[in-house]
Amino acid sequence: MARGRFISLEGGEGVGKSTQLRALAAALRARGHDVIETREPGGSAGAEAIRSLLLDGDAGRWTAGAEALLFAAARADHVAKTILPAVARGAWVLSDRFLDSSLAYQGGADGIGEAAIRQLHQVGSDGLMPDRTLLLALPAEEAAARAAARDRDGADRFGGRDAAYHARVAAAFAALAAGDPARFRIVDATGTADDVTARLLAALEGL
Ligand SMILES: Nc1ncnc2c1ncn2[C@@H]1O[C@H](COP(=O)(O)OP(=O)(O)OP(=O)(O)O)[C@@H](O)[C@H]1O
Ligand SMILES: Cc1cn([C@H]2C[C@H](O)[C@@H](COP(=O)(O)O)O2)c(=O)[nH]c1=O
Repeated sequence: MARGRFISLEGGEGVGKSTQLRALAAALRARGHDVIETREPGGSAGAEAIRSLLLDGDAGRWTAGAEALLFAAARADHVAKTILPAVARGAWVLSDRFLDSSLAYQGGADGIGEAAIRQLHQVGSDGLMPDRTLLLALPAEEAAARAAARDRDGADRFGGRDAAYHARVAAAFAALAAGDPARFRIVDATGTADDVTARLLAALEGL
C-alpha cells in the first residue's frame, strides 16, 4: 500500500478554509482517493475535548503559554490517533489548520516565538509536517466581513480578538510561507467558492 498524503489548509478567520476543505475532499474522492477530512484544534476524541477548553469561555481564560501547550497537546493526540494511521493506510488527510496556526497565532501574534512552538511540536508530534500547506489569501476586510456574516451569534475566543491581532496573524502566515516555499502554496481566496477550489486543486500538482 502506497503512503497517503497529508495536506493542511491555513489562513486567518473567514478566508474559506472549512468551505474549501469540503470541496477539495469531494474533488479528490471523485478522482478515486480515500480522503479523511479533519480539523484543528480537534480531529480525535481527546483533541475535540481540548478544543472546547480552548475555544469556549472568557477571553482571559488561559494565558498565552497555557494555550500554546493545549494546542500542542491536542495536536499530539490528533497526529497519533487520526493522521498517522490514515496516511499509513494510503489515505489523503486534509486538515483544516495544523502547526502553522500555532506558529502564526501563538508563536507570532501572541509573542511566544517560533522556536518554542516548534519545540513543543517536536515533543508532542515528533515534528510531523504536512506534505503541502495551502495558505488561503484574502484581503483582511473581506475575510472579516465573511466571518462576521457567519458568526452573527458571536465569535470564539480567538475570532473575537481585535483587527490588530488578526493583522499580526496574517503577517506571521505570510512570513512562514515565504520561509518555506517548497511546502507552501499561497492560493488566492477571492471570487466564487468554485474558483477557489480550482486554484487549490492546481496547487496540489506534484503530489
Ligand atoms: N468564495 C467565497 N465567497 C463568498 N463567501 C464565502 C466563500 N467561501 C466561503 N464563504 C463563506 O464565508 C464564511 C467563512 O467561510 P469558512 O467558514 O469556510 O472560513 P474559515 O476560513 O474556515 O473560517 P474560520 O477559520 O474562522 O473558521 C462562511 O459563511 C462561508 O459560507
Ligand atoms: C489550530 C489552531 C487554532 N487556533 C485558533 C484559530 C481559530 O481562531 C480557532 C479555531 O477555530 P476554527 O473556526 O476551527 O478555525 O483556534 C490557534 O490559535 N492556534 C492553533 O494552533
